[in-house]
Amino acid sequence: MTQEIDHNAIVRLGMAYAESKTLLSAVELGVFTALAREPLDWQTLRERIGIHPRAARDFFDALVALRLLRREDGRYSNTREADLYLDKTKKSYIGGMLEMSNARLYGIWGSLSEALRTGAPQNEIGAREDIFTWLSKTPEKYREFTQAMTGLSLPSARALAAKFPWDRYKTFADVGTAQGGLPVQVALAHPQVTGIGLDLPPVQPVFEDYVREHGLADRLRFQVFDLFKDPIPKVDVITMGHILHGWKLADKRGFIKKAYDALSEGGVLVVYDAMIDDERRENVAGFMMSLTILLETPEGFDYTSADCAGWLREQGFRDVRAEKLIGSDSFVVGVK
Ligand SMILES: C[S@@+](CC[C@H](N)C(=O)[O-])C[C@H]1O[C@@H](n2cnc3c(N)ncnc32)[C@H](O)[C@@H]1O
Repeated sequence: MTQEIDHNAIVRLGMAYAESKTLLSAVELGVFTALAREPLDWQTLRERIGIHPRAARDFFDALVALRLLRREDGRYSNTREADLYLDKTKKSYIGGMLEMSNARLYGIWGSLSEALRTGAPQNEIGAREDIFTWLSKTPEKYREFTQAMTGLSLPSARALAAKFPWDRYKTFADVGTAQGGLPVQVALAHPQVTGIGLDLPPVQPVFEDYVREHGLADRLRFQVFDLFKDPIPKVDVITMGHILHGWKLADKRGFIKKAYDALSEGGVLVVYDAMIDDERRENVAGFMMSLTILLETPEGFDYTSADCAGWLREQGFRDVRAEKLIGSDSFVVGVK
């Protein structure tokens, strides 16, 4: 009987790291950026990105089989998606997250069993200090981290700029803004809005460079801010993207209370994250994010939209609603 049941899905999942690493190496080696300039035959592409001839054709054809490249008359080119999202020279590049996956997360995930046994993070920092304190010591690493966040969050930032009724509001503050991926998308789509990016001191130059590149320095500014010490400035809308999952429940509640205290009557809190579906059965990416947070932080965890809506109601928010954003992200909105 068991022979009639297809085993392929299990084997493919068990070997999924091989496909994943093929993509991560292609980003690292600049395959998509090289091909965005012009289609190339395998020898020229191999020389451009500096790889050995032995497996070059298999590597490029694997990318064809993975639907990331096309091959016509012996010349390789990017698929539409790869060209838009994986060419480093385009503003739509989301490879920052893949670069961080390649450089850090891929190795860290090798210690998942240990993290599950002990409950302790398995990154290069361990439980000694918070990842952001560690990143603060190396500005270049912090910059790479914030770029990875933009890669992760750009589709959600665009979706939130489109789905939330920004036309009713004038001011907003983005808590833990990183490079400013969300503020930039909101400001681009809604000319009446001005915003503040709130984050730790090392993020300021990274935010200001990114905002300047988008020509928005007159409407978006940075404010040095520590979630554990400082009040959130008075604004109409407060956003928190991929923030709550990084900390323990008491901190999550504390951050929501901080937002409530900062808002005036009618003000709005918007929380978005890779929220787990309420039935806890479907959103694989939400669970993978929560396991990443296990590996990266001492006490963080991901949560469902219903959990988040409950925390907002506990703090006094009304008209709380949850909505799908894009991909694995959802958002929860509450009004003071
Ligand atoms: C996971 S990233 C999310 C970035 C961005 N909101 C997004 O959705 O892509 C978390 C952000 O929180 C910031 N952060 C960490 N600890 C903080 C603290 N104590 N106070 C303020 N921001 C903090 C980090 O610098 C980082 O930019």
